[in-house]
Amino acid sequence: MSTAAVKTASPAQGTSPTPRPPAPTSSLGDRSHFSNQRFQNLPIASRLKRNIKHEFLTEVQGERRYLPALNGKDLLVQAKTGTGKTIGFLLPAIENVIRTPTKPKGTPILILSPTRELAQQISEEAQTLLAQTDFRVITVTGGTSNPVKDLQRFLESRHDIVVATPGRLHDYFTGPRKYEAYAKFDGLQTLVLDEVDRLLDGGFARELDGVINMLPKTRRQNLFFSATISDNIKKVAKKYNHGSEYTFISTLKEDEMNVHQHVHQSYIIEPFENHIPTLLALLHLDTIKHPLPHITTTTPSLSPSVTGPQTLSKVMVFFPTARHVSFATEILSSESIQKFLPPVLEIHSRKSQSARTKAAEAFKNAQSAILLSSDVAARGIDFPGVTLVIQIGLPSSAEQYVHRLGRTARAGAKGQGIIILDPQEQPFLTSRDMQKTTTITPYISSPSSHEAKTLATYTETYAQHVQNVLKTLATNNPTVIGAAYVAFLGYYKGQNKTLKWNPERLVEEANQYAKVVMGWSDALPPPVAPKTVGMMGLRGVRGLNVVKPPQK
Ligand SMILES: Nc1ncnc2c1ncn2[C@@H]1O[C@H](COP(=O)(O)OP(=O)(O)OP(=O)(O)O)[C@@H](O)[C@H]1O
Repeated sequence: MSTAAVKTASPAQGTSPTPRPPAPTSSLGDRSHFSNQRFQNLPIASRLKRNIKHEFLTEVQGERRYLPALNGKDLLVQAKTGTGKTIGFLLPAIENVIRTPTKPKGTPILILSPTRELAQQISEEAQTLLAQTDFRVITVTGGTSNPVKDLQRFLESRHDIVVATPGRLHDYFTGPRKYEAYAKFDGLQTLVLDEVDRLLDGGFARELDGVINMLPKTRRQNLFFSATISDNIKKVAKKYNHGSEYTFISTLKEDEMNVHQHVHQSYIIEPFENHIPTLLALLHLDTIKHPLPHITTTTPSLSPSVTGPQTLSKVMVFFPTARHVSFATEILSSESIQKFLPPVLEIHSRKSQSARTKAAEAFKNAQSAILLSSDVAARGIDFPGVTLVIQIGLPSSAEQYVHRLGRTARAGAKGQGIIILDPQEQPFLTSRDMQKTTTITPYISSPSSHEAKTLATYTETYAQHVQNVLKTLATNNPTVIGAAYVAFLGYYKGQNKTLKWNPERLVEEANQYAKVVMGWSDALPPPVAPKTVGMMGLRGVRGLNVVKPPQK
């Protein structure tokens, strides 16, 4: 069990750790982040307790985390992925409202989340906790079919908890009914920023400022949560905490790595062109590694079964961009490959919200499936039973690596992580941020090992299948290749810190990628519109095929 470090930005607010008896044991993978506190013994309303399906609080929910939140303190809280941070902020926020003698005017709890899916999930968790109470929860996000009706529903009924993405709430705060929207938060008691480092990392600055500046200036409690909190975020968080100090709480020990010890993590270094065949081999091997309980054979086989693989394998695969996901989906869902694998689903920002929701629901409920994803599902999303997380290509940061990996081994379950990188991307693994974060070992311990040979055999066989699919893809769907090519240019341009590619080199790499990875066979590389070239800062760079799109 870890002795949690409680650090405080304002010494007066600190709480000192006291030794505790050992955590309860279980047949699950790891119980080290559980406390000995039972929910039943918490000093909270019984109508809240009866809806909690868990027995023991996790460390981040545990007494020393919980009480400062209940006492109204402003907290910045760090705890590993999948350790129950959602209940960690929901429970004290709700209990504080219950304890308020006068019914609050307006909405007392506002929770902001970086993605729609996470907002939805937090709302569902809140609704579960509040079943059979008169508390009302609303989710405010983009991507819905009738925004006008959404706004009306938001303004014209009472809500105790609003769970929102900053973008859509900002729309409400700047739209024609903005004064009514501000008034909804008169009497706000608690502001939660979930995935606070993502919300504060710059991408959301305009919307976040626009929302937080319009909240009432009266005293409220701020609860900021994430698995990854850098020193910089600690500084920025102060700005959003009325410019004043907060208590920083971490369940990580001093110098403890930020990922779960029980997740086996490994890396594979292969040139870009081998990434998809290697991925397919790993997916296939995971189906064998996790047979259904009544299946006894574990002999690897490359002949498809009529019913699909009999397996509990459930894998999330992360790619650098949405366009990479679309390209990979084309390959994996082609008939000749899909028959060897569990059902393939995709989720990314280029999909409609209804398709995103459908894919997330299907994966959540699946016993076995493969979800190909961009970073939209990297943080916070709680899919049960994920056996393996595979990351292809450079993650945008060490933090993002941690969050993606955190989709497996949740709530003490077992899990595995593999990252596949091109040799040029390998410096990512030895970067300072990664070294501080995690210990990662080669997937193949020795080239002559049994596992190396098995992986090589599967990769080779899948490489043949991929070549065949690519032949038809370039003819039937060149736009998916063109879009992934442009996405490669855009994404890898931003990875200069690791790759040190100048613009010419970047274009050369992208052109090569189009050819050898995606089967682009024209003499010229895929076309790029002049506007896109300008936006990427690549005007005049040799090797691009700059083509004006046809006039509509
Ligand atoms: N006390 C508990 N005992 C057992 N399971 C729990 C407990 N609290 C939460 N869980 C379960 O653990 C899973 C992860 O919880 P949650 O999504 O809140 O984690 P998180 O710390 O917010 O993760 P992330 O960092 O990825 O956002 C959920 O399925 C949740 O129902």
